[in-house]
Amino acid sequence: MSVTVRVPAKVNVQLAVGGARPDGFHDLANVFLAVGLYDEVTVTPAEELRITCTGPDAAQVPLDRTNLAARAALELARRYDLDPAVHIHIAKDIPVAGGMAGGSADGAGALLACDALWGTGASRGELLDICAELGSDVPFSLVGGAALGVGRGEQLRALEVGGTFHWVFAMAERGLSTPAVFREFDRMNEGVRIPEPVASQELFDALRKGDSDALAAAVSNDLQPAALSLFPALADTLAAGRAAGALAALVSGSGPTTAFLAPGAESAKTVAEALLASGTCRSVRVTESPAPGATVL
Ligand SMILES: C[C@](O)(CO)[C@H](O)COP(=O)(O)OP(=O)(O)OC[C@H]1O[C@@H](n2ccc(N)nc2=O)[C@H](O)[C@@H]1O
Ligand SMILES: Nc1ncnc2c1ncn2[C@@H]1O[C@H](COP(=O)(O)OP(=O)(O)OP(=O)(O)O)[C@@H](O)[C@H]1O
Repeated sequence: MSVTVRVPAKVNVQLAVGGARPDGFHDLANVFLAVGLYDEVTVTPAEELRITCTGPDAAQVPLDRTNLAARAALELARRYDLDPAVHIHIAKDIPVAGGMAGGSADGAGALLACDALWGTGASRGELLDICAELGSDVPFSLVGGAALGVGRGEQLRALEVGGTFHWVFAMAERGLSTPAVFREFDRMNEGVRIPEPVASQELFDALRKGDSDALAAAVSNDLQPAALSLFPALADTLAAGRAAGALAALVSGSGPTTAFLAPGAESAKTVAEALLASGTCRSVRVTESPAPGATVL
């Protein structure tokens, strides 16, 4: 018997970053939006815990116990005194090290799949606690839709979304490490008093109304200058998308994937074609939001 779970990627439509905390993390006002790019995680009973991965970026995915999917299975098994002997297969469509929470998606997916396979009866609250232990983005991968994340991004409040948003994502030639981008943020802000991160009411209103123009006016990413400092060529990708008619162009989370909000499905295709033709990215994807969270298929 196997269980397969489908889990979405995310884009951060607001990422307000506070100063570094004593534990090394940063307080955030992090507005997550799940988008329709998915990984599928399948768990099957096996002799021992092992991981396989397929997909365009599979070679960059660790297949040992550092993989967030393995860590999720091990933590759930530990809590319920179960044998974590499962084969976890990840069919990976979310770009790796792209700022779209691909590893987090696999962590949430493996957790939900193992929970269903083993019938632990864990509450939603307990699953969310395990997700938060695995990483700041992992709880959102479980819930999907749209949510405000505070603390280090793991404390979620669901947000209403009143329409469909059309996105183009441009994948970069190489990845960026999330800790390195936060370190660069700290370096660039040395000596500066960083205000408390505050979520934007205009952004919430835009999401609730499903208003793309209003959303475009409200998006922001405090990590963008740090990502651009480490990867200056991303500025060319952002400019190419804007020139092709994107309403907004921003770095997705810690990058280096760039996100472009389009007024509709047709214009999204136009932006995608222009981005590819510009030669400023490796590949492009067109998709919509919001998308549901981790779902057993
Ligand atoms: C950039 C975002 O993707 C935006 O959603 C997240 O903030 C990062 O979430 P994530 O990849 O799940 O991050 P974690 O695995 O929790 O942390 C990785 C590293 O990112 C940095 N980090 C992460 C979250 C946070 N609020 N402050 C941080 O400074 C820390 O250096 C941490 O060691
Ligand atoms: N299941 C997994 N899939 C991909 N990477 C993983 C996984 N588990 C652990 N990793 C490690 O995590 C690193 C970051 O990969 P990931 O794809 O999660 O980045 P990301 O999308 O930038 O994350 P985020 O947006 O949450 O900051 C990889 O370089 C890899 O070493």
